[in-house]
Amino acid sequence: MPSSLDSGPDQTINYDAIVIGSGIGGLVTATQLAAKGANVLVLERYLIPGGSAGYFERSGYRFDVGASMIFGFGDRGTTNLLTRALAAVDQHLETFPDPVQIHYHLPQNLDLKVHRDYEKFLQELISLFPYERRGIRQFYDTCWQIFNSLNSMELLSLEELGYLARSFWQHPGSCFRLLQYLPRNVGDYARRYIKDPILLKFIDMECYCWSVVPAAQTPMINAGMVFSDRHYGGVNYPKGGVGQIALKLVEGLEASGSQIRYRSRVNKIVLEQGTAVGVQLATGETYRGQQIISNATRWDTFGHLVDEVPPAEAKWRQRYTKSPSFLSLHLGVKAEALPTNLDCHHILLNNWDEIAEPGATVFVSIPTLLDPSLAPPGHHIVHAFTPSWVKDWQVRSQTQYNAQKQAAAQKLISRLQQIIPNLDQHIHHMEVGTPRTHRRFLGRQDGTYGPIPSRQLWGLVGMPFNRTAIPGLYCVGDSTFPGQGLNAVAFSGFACAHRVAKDLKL
Ligand SMILES: NC(=O)c1ccc[n+]([C@@H]2O[C@H](COP(=O)([O-])OP(=O)(O)OC[C@H]3O[C@@H](n4cnc5c(N)ncnc54)[C@H](O)[C@@H]3O)[C@@H](O)[C@H]2O)c1
Ligand SMILES: CC(C)=CCC/C(C)=C/C=C/C(C)=C/C=C/C(C)=C/C=C/C=C(C)/C=C/C=C(C)/C=C/C=C(\C)CCC=C(C)C
Repeated sequence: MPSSLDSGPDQTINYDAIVIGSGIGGLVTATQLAAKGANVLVLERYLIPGGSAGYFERSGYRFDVGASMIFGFGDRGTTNLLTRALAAVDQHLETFPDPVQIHYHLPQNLDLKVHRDYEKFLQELISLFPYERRGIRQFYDTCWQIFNSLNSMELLSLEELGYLARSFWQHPGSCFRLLQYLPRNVGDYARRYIKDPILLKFIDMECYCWSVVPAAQTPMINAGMVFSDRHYGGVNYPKGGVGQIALKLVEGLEASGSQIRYRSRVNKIVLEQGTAVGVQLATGETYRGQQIISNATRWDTFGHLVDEVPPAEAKWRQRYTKSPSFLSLHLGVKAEALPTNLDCHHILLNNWDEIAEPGATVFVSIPTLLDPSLAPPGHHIVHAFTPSWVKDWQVRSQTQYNAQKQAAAQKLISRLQQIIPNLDQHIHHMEVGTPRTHRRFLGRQDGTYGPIPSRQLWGLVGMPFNRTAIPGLYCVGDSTFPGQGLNAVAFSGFACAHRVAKDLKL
C-alpha cells in the first residue's frame, strides 16, 4: 500500500485539483494534471484504486472486478489511451495480445470468432452469410473511417475552443467526418448495408456486449472505436491483471508529487457562493481545491455530493437511464477442466429475443489463458457475468440472499458447461457478486454499469462533456462523453484534465 496512507494529505493546502474517486477516469485526469505540474489530491473511499477496474485476491487467485477485455494498449496511433496515460507519468505495463477478441456462441448454432486479424474475421463472417458479402464489408469499413479519423488526431477536450480550431485546421477531413457520425447510431448503418435479419441480430450482439444496448441505440463513434481497434491496437491483457493499470497510474501520480488517500469517502462537495471550492469526508475532514472533479457517477454526484440537481442534469436524466448491474461469478477451477484451444473471451446466448433479459446473455473471461500467474499452478480463473437488476435482489434476510446467490450461481455454472463441459466437478473456489455487491464496493447507484439511452437518441450528441452547471465542478468517467469502457473513460480523463488545466492556466 502506498505511503500516502500513513502520512495523509495536508488540510491547510489549497490543492490545484481534488479528484473524488480513483476509477480509471479519475486516475487519468489526476495523472495528466500531475504531469502538467499541478498539485492533485485523489480521495478514494475503498482500500485500493481502480474502481470497476480493480481486483481482489482470494485463495491464491487474483480476480478482476470487471471485464478483462481491455482496449487502449496499442503501440501506435493516438487512440491507445491507456498506453499514453501510463507513459505520461513514466509508467509502462507489459501486456499479452489476445488473438481472438470474442468467441460467440449464439442461437441457431451461430458460432464464430472475432479474430485480431481483420480479414480473417471478415472471411469467417462472410462464410456464414455469403450473400451479405458486400454489406458486411461496407458496414465494418464504415467503422474504420471513424477509427482512422480519431486515430489521426490528438484526443483532448471538445470543450476547448483552441483545441477544436487546431484540430479542424490540421485535420479538416477527420473532423468533418467525426461531426457527421456524432449524431448517428450503429443501427442506421447496419440497416443501410445489411438485410439478413439474423446478421442484423448478430450486429445487435456485437454492440450489446459492450454498450448493453442494441445497435439502434449504440453511438456510431463508439462502435468505430471498438470494431476497428480490436484489429488495430488489439485487445491486450495487462500482465498481473487489470488492477495493475490503476496501481501503475498511482505509482506515476505519486512520483509526480501528487497524492492519493484511501478509505476517504467524500460525502459533500463544499460550495461557496455556488462555486465548488472543496470537499468534506465522511470523517468530517475538509480539503480545499481550486477545481473539484467527481469520478462518481452523475447520479451519485448530483443530489448527493451536491444537494442540487441542476436543470441540465435533470434533462440528462430524462434522456439517459441507469443500465443494469451484473451478477458476477468468479471461479477458480482445476486446469484439467478446460478443453484445449479454448479462447479467453466468450459470449453465450440461447434465444435472440432474450438478448437483454437478465441472465440471458452470459459474458465469459478466462484471463489465466493469457496470464497464468493470476492463479495457483494447475488452476485457472473463469469469470462469468450477466446483466442483473438491483431490484431483483431486495431480499428479506441474509439467508435468503445467500440462497438466491447460490441458485443464481448454479444457473450460470450450467450455462458455462456449454463451453467447459465438466466444470461443476472442477471448481476449487467460488465468489458470487450481485448488483448489491457492485453498489457497495464500487459506490455506484444500484450497482449500475453506466448510463444507457432511455430512448433512441442522436448518437453521442446528448452525452455531456466534463464541465458541469456548477462552476469549479467537473465530472469524469462513464457518465461523461463518450461513455462506458476503459478506453472511453481514459478519453474522458484526458479531456477533463485538458479542460481543467486550461481553467487553472497551467
Ligand atoms: N474491459 C473494460 O473495458 C472494462 C473493465 C473494467 C471497467 N471498465 C469500465 O470502467 C468504467 C468505470 O470507470 P470510471 O472511471 O467511470 O469509474 P469507476 O466506477 O470505476 O470508479 C469510481 C471510483 O470512485 C470511487 N468513489 C465513488 N464515490 C466516491 C466518494 N463519494 N468518495 C470517494 N471515492 C468515491 C469508487 O470507489 C471508485 O473507485 C465502466 O464504464 C466500465 O465499463 C471497463
Ligand atoms: C464540435 C464538436 C462537438 C465536435 C467536432 C467533431 C470532433 C472533433 C469530434 C471528436 C470526437 C472524439 C474525439 C471522440 C472520441 C471518442 C472515443 C475516444 C471513444 C471511445 C470509445 C471506447 C469505447 C466505447 C470502448 C468500450 C469498451 C467496452 C465498454 C468494453 C467492455 C467490455 C466488456 C463489458 C466485455 C465483456 C465481454 C466478454 C467477457 C466477452
